Amino acid sequence: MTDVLTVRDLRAGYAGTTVLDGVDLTVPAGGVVALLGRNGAGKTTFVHTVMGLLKPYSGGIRLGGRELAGAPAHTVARAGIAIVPQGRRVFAPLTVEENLRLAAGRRPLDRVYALMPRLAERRNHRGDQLSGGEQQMLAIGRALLREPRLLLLDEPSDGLAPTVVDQVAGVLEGLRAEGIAAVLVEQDLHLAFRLADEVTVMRKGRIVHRSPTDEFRADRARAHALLGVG
Ligand SMILES: Nc1ncnc2c1ncn2[C@@H]1O[C@H](COP(=O)(O)OP(=O)(O)OP(=O)(O)O)[C@@H](O)[C@H]1O
Repeated sequence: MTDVLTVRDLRAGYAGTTVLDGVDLTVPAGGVVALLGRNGAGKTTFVHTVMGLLKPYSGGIRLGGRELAGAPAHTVARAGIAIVPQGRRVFAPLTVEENLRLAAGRRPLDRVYALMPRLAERRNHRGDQLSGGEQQMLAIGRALLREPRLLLLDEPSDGLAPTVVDQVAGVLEGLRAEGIAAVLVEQDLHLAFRLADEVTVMRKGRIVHRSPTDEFRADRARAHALLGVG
């Protein structure tokens, strides 16, 4: 299978410090790759660097055949990558519909409303009147309106109750079925295992493990050693 994303020896950080210390990671077309790792491992920095929000020191970021390393975020977005950021970042004073319109340009909102009927019901509610799960769905909807080939999901379960995580997971499964590839940064292993085909683990800015999800979840001792959880 061809890879939609190919990251090679990526180095990046803040003000001269090194956070990403030579990351190699590929995402197959239509595949979902979970990116796990302890707090501070560099997962968010990785996602921001791929999105063009942080300029890498060196290394390659290819989407399909196109080199994007160093390109600004709007170029990366146009090339087909969309981010669902940690903390969701919905515009609090704007309604659901206004939040979506900002991302949509002239594109219709029907597909997003069909995928997430709850957003259609809440279309006239302001961002700050939404529950955490609704805000997460709005963040996902906003990313989808860019019609991405690759989604970067930064901890979509963060701060959500288990039943709400389940609803968000259902939405993400629908996207996977449509063939949208994703990098899924997650602390919630159940969600990562449910959605991902492959698991990668980052430690100190490097990928230290990669395996098919089934293999990873079957070996609890290794998962424990890699993540410090059971
Ligand atoms: N804007 C920033 N300026 C300076 N240093 C930063 C900045 N953002 C993150 N860092 C540092 O980079 C390192 C990696 O952080 P990052 O947020 O990428 O890790 P993470 O794996 O996503 O962790 P978490 O699960 O806590 O979000 C940490 O040492 C952090 O303090």
